[in-house]
Amino acid sequence: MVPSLFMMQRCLFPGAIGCKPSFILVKRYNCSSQKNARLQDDRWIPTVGLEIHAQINSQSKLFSSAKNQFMAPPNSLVSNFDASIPGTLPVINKECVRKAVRTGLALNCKIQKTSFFDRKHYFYSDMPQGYQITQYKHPIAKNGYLHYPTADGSVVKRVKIEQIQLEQDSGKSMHEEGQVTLIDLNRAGVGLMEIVTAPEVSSAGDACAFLKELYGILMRIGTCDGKLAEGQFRVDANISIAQQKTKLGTRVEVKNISGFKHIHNVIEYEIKRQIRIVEEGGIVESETRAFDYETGFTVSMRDKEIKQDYRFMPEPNLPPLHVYDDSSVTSLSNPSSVINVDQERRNLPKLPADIRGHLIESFHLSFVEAEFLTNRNMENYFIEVMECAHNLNPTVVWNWIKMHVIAHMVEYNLSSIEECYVSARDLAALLLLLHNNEINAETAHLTFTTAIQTRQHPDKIVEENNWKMISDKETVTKLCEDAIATLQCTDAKALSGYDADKPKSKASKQAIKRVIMLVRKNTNDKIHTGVAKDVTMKLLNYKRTS
Ligand SMILES: Nc1ncnc2c1ncn2[C@@H]1O[C@H](COP(=O)(O)OP(=O)(O)OP(=O)(O)O)[C@@H](O)[C@H]1O
Ligand SMILES: [Mg+2]
Ligand SMILES: [Mg+2]
Repeated sequence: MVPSLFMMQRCLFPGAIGCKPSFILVKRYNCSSQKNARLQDDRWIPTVGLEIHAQINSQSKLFSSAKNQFMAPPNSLVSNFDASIPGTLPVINKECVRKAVRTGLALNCKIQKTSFFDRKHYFYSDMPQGYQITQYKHPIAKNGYLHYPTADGSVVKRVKIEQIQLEQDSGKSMHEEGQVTLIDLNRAGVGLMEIVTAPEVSSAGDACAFLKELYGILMRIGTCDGKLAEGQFRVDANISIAQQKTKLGTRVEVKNISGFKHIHNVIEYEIKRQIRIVEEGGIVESETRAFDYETGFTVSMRDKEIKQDYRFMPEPNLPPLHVYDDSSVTSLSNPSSVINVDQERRNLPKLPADIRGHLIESFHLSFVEAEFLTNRNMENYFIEVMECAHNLNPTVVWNWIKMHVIAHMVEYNLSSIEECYVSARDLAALLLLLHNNEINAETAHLTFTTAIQTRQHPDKIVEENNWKMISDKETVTKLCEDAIATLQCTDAKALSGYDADKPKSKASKQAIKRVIMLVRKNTNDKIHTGVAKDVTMKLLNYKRTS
C-alpha cells in the first residue's frame, strides 16, 4: 500500500543525497544591463533545438491502470507498479500508443512498425524505480517535419522532427523548508510524448511560432490537453551560438519551461548570455540549466564536470511494440485489438494550417483573423454564420465573434463554442437585421444580450420589443424632408450654416444634427440615425446646389 504522502529524509534515496534544491547559482550574466546593448549580436548565429514533453490525455497511465488526473489528493492515483513495488510489471496502454501514432502522422513522421522501450537511469526521489522507461534508439515515430507560420503569418518555415518517443512522466517533489521532501506520485507513470526537433530554429520568435503551431496541432488531433499551468506541455530548449551557419556551437540545455512567453524569454536570455561569454573571451560550457521564473535568469543545474551517464539498457519487461497497416492487419486473427496506422491516418481531422488556409481563401480573412478562429475551434461557427447569411461582411462577423461571442463565453465560463447560448444561425439572423439597417449597433448588442438571457430568436426579440427602426429609404426621405421643411419655417438659422462643399465642418454637422433630432422626436426615436444622416446630407446638398 502507498502511504498517503511520502515523507522522507533526504538521504533515503541515493539520488536524493544532499538533495539540493535543484538550482545552484554559478555565474549570472545580467542581460538587461547597459553593457549588453553594445554586444555585436549580428556576428553570432543562434541555433535552437527543442524537446517537447507533451502529456498524453489518456484515461490511465502509460504502463498501469492508475487514473491520469490532475489535482487528486496526493498519492491517491498510484498503482503498485507506479510505486515500483517488486514483482509488478508494466502493461502498455494502447490508447497512449494510438495517440503517439496520431501525433507522428500529424507531424509527417515515419511511423515505426516496431519500436522498443529502454531504461534510462537517473536517481531522483520522485522516480521510485530509479529509471525512466522511455524509447531511446528505436522510437515510435521518426523523421518528420512541421511547416509553421512566423508570428505575423508572412513566412512559412519548416523544422525537422527528429523523433517522437513514448515515455513515463515522473512524480512531483515538493521541497519543504527544513529536511524533508514531499513526494506525490500521482503523475508518476503518466504517458508523455517527447517530440524532438533538429537544431534548425534560429530565433526565440521562430521557436515560439513553431511551438504554437505544434500546440495547436496537438489540441486539434486530441492527443494532449495542453493545460500549461498543469505542466502538460513542457519544453527543454537547447541553445547554441556559432559564427558560421554550417558549424554548431556548444549546446546549453534549459530544462522544463512552461508557457510561450517564458520560453521566448529563456531563449533570448540564453543567446545573449552566451554571446557575452564569448565576447569577453570565455567559452560556453556544455551544461544543463534551469529557468528561474522569479528573476528571469537561467541558472546552472548540474556539475559541469560530470557528464550524466544514463546507462541505457533495453527494458526487459516489455516486448517490442508493434503497429500495423491495412496490408498487415488482415493476417491477424483479431485486427481490432491492434493499432492500424492507415486507419489512424484516415481518422485525422483537418489540421490548423488547412483550416486557416480555407478561411483566408474563401472568406478573405487576414492571417491573424483566421488564426484567432482556428486556435479557438470557432471556424465552423463562423462558417455557419456566413452560410446562413452570404451577404454579410466576413470581417464584421469575425469582429462580432471576437467582441461579443467571446465576452459571453468568458462571462458564462463556457469552454467551447458548442455551449454558446446564441447559435450560429441566430447570430446570422441578428447580423442580418443590423446589415439591413433594421436595427442599429446599439440595439444589436441589446438583442444579443437578450438572446443570451431568454434564448429567444433575435427576430422575435426585436419584434416583441418593437425595436425595429425606420430605415426604408423612401420613408426616411419623407421624414427628413418634413423635418427640413419644418425647420426652415420655424428656425431659419438652423440650416443656414450647412455648406455643401464642407459637409464635415462644424456648422454643417450642427445643421444635420438639428434635422436628425427633429426626426427622432417625430418618430419616437424609431429612426435609424445612420440612414437618416446620409439622406439628410443628400437633401441638404441638393437644396444648396439647386
Ligand atoms: N549545438 C546545438 N545547438 C542547439 N541545439 C542542439 C545542438 N545540438 C543538439 N541540439 C538539440 O538538442 C536536442 C537533443 O535532444 P535529445 O533528446 O536527442 O538528447 P538529450 O537532450 O541529450 O536527451 P534528454 O532527453 O535526456 O534531454 C535536440 O532538440 C537537438 O536539436
Ligand atoms: Mg530528449
Ligand atoms: Mg534534452
